[in-house]
Amino acid sequence: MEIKVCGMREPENIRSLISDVNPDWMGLIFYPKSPRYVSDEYSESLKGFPVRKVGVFVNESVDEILKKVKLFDLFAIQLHGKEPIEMLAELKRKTDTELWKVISVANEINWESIAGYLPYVNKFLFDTASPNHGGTGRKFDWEVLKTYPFDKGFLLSGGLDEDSVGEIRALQKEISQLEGVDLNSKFENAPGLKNIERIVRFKEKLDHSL
Ligand SMILES: O=C(O)c1ccccc1NCC(=O)[C@H](O)[C@H](O)COP(=O)(O)O
Repeated sequence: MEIKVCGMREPENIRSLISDVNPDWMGLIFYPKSPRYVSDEYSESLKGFPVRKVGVFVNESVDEILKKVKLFDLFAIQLHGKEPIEMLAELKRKTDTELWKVISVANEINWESIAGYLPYVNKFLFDTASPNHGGTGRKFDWEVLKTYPFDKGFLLSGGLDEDSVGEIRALQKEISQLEGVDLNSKFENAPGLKNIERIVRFKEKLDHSL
């Protein structure tokens, strides 16, 4: 199972994350209202790390997203707001960078309403709905994923912590499209500063639960 650690920005913290956890992806949040916001001033200090960077955007313009792709050398664009299908089509025409669409879950999911994203996205990511868009530290009811009708892989997100491992593995047994998990606020000492030991423990637990 793949691991994305989101909300990173401090170089020393990133160095420890890579050496101790070696995650599949690291998320940088480009939403100015987030307490984990990564401004352009971080761009120099975030260069050269051997990890795939995912840029998290909320209702941002295509031009601004493409600027960040270049400046931060992003591997994937995670669209975490109400981005319409046409915007993903435009991004797909303009960049080879992977596109991930976040589906914010409140209650039921209308699968038909998200099917239109399929030709454009590399992954979906399911997260807990909130007015702040993400980083809530709260889980949604994973039962709604059990009717997931597509082949496309997805990441599970929203309030995951060490205690979630058993349920994550159980869900993966039922839904093979669940490819990975996205970790954030439950692993923080402060917003934007991760507790690496806690992530190491999560990963060990995940590896031993196979
Ligand atoms: O984390 C934020 O501050 C944030 C704010 C606005 C949009 C997205 C944000 N985070 C993106 C992520 O992918 C988080 O990992 C995801 O929301 C889960 O966070 P958490 O519930 O804290 O585990």
